[in-house]
Amino acid sequence: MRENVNANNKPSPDAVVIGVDFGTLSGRAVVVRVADGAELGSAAHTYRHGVITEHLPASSGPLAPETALQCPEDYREVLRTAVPEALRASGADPGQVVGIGTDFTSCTVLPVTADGTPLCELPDLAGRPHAWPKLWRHHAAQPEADEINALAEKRGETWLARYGGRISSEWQFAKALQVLREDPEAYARADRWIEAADWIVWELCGRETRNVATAGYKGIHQDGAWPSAEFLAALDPRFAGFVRDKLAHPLSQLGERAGGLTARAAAWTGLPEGLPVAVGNIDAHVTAATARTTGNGRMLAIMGTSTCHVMNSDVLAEVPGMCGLALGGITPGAWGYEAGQSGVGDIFAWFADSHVPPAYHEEARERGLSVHDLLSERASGAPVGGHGLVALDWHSGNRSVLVDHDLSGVLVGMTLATRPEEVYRALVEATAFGTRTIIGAFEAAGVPVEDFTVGGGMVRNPFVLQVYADVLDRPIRLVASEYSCAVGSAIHAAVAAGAHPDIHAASAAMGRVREETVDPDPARAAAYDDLFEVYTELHDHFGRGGSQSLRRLRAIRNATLATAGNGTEEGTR
Ligand SMILES: Nc1ncnc2c1ncn2[C@@H]1O[C@H](COP(=O)(O)OP(=O)(O)O)[C@@H](O)[C@H]1O
Ligand SMILES: O=C(CO)[C@@H](O)[C@@H](O)COP(=O)(O)O
Repeated sequence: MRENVNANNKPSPDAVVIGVDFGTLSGRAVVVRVADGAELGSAAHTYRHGVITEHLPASSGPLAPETALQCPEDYREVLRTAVPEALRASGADPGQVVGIGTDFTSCTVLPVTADGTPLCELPDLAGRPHAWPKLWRHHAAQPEADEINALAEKRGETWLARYGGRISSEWQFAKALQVLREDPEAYARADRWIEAADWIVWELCGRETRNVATAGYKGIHQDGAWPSAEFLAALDPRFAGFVRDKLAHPLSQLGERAGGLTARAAAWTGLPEGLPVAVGNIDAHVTAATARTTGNGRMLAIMGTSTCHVMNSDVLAEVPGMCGLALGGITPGAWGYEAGQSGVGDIFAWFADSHVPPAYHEEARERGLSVHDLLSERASGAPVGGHGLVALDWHSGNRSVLVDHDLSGVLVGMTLATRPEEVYRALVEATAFGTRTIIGAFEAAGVPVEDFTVGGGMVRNPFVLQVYADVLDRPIRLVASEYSCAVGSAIHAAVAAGAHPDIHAASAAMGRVREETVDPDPARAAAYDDLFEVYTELHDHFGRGGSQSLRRLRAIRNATLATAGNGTEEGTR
C-alpha cells in the first residue's frame, strides 16, 4: 500500500487518484482527490485517427459499410499526453497519486498476439481491416449476430435470455465470427481477442486481466461459463476453440487491483512505477459510482454519442430487449442491467452538421454558439406537438429493445413549412421516447426503476434534459461532473488502491450529483403521451414486422454497394 493511504485505510488529505475515460472520439484524464472527490485537474486528447470508416490510414481501399475501426496508438497517446497534462493542471505531485483507473467504450475489441501486440501493428497485417480494433459501433457483423441468435434460439441456449433474447452485432462473438469468416488468416494469427478495456490495463501493468463486466455484457459469460464448444462448432467448425484459445481467462471483479504500473507506462504518464492500476471497466458502468447510483433501482443514463442505461437490482429477471445482465457487472454482488441506444448525440450531430442551412451556421458563429445550442434555443419555446413530427431514433440501428442494426432512422409528418429546429427537436424527442420504451420494458418485466439520473456530455444541454423530463414524466438527477466517466474510473482506482473499502463507500465519498433536479412540466408531460403513442405505433410497425421496408432498403443498399465494388474485397463486407 502506498504512503498516501495509511494503515487504517484512511486516505491522507492530499492523496489523489487518476481516472482515464477512453471515449469514441477522445480520451479524457482527470485528477481527483480521494477524500472528497474534488476534481483538481483534467485534460483531453482527441484521437488522431478518430473513427476509421472510409479507409485504413495507410491505404485508400474503401472499407465496407457499417465498418468502424480505431487505432491503438491513439489510445496510448492519451496516456502520454492527457494524463501528464491533467496532473500538471491539478498542481498535484506524482507522489500524491495512489492509483489509476480506466474505462473504455464497449464492445470495442481487438485481436492481439500472446504478448498483447495489436495485430494491426504487425507490418504484414497492417493493411488488413480485420487486424484493427473494432469500435463498439462497428455494425458490419449483423449477419453473424443473426446467425448466433437463430442458433442459440434453436438450441435453447439459456444465456440468450440474459441478453434480452438477442445478441447485438456490437458484441464480441459476432465481431469475432465476422473476422473468421472474412479473414481467416487474421483470425488465426490472433492469440487473444480482447476488449480494449482490458487491453489498456495490459498496456499499463504488463499483464493480461479480464473484467467481469465486459465478459458478462459483451462476452456471453453467464453463471460462470462461456458458450460451449459445441455451440461454437455448430456456428462454424473453425470457431469451436474461440473461447478456449482466445478468450478464456480468470475474471476480475470491478474495483480490484489489476497490477502495478510498468516502467514503460510510468515513463509515458509521469507516474510512479508500481502504482496500483484498477481492473478495466466500461465507460457507462464505471459512472454509476460518480452518479451515486450503485443502489438498487437507480437507473443511470450516460448520454453522449450514444446512451447506455445501467442499473443495479436485487431482482433477477429477463427483460425483453435489454442489452445484458451480469452479476457484479456494475458493482460486486448486485445484478447489473444494461440497456442502450446506439445513436443519440450522433444523431443530433448528423443533423446539425449536414442538414442545417448556411444561415444557421453563420448565426451560430456570430453569436459564439454551437449549431446544437442554436437549434436547441430555437426549438425550446415551441408547444409540444406543434411541429407535427415524430421520428424513430434508429440512425445507428437499435440496441434496445429491438436489437437490430439493420434498422434505420425514420421521420414522419414533414411539410414544406417544417423548419430545421423542428426536425432537431423531433430527433431529440425520438431519443427520449426510445428511453421511455426501455424504462417501460424494465417495469413490465418486474424490475422497478426508482429514479433516473443523467450523466455524460448531454448534461450540458438544458433543452435536451427538459425534453427527457417531460417525456419520461420524472425528475432527472444530474451528475455534477463534465468528466463523469473519468471520475468513475478515479473512484474505482481509489478502491483498487485500498483508499476506500468498496465501491459503494467510495461513491458516497467521491460521487458528484447536482442538488437540483430537472422537473417535468405536467401539461407538457401529458401532451407527450399522445406523441409517444404515435412513436410506439411507428416503432412496432417498422421494427416488429408491420413493414420490412427498412430491412429491405438496407439489403438493397448493401447489394448495390457490393456491385459497385465497395465491400467486395477480402476483409470487408
Ligand atoms: N450542445 C449539444 N447538444 C446536443 N448534443 C451535443 C451537443 N454538443 C455535442 N453534442 C453531441 O454529443 C456527443 C458527444 O458526447 P460526449 O458525452 O461529450 O462524448 P462521448 O459520447 O464520446 O463520450 C456527440 O455526438 C456530439 O455531437
Ligand atoms: O455500449 C457502451 C457501453 O456498454 C458504450 O461504451 C458505447 O455506447 C459508447 O459510449 P459513448 O456514447 O461513446 O459514451
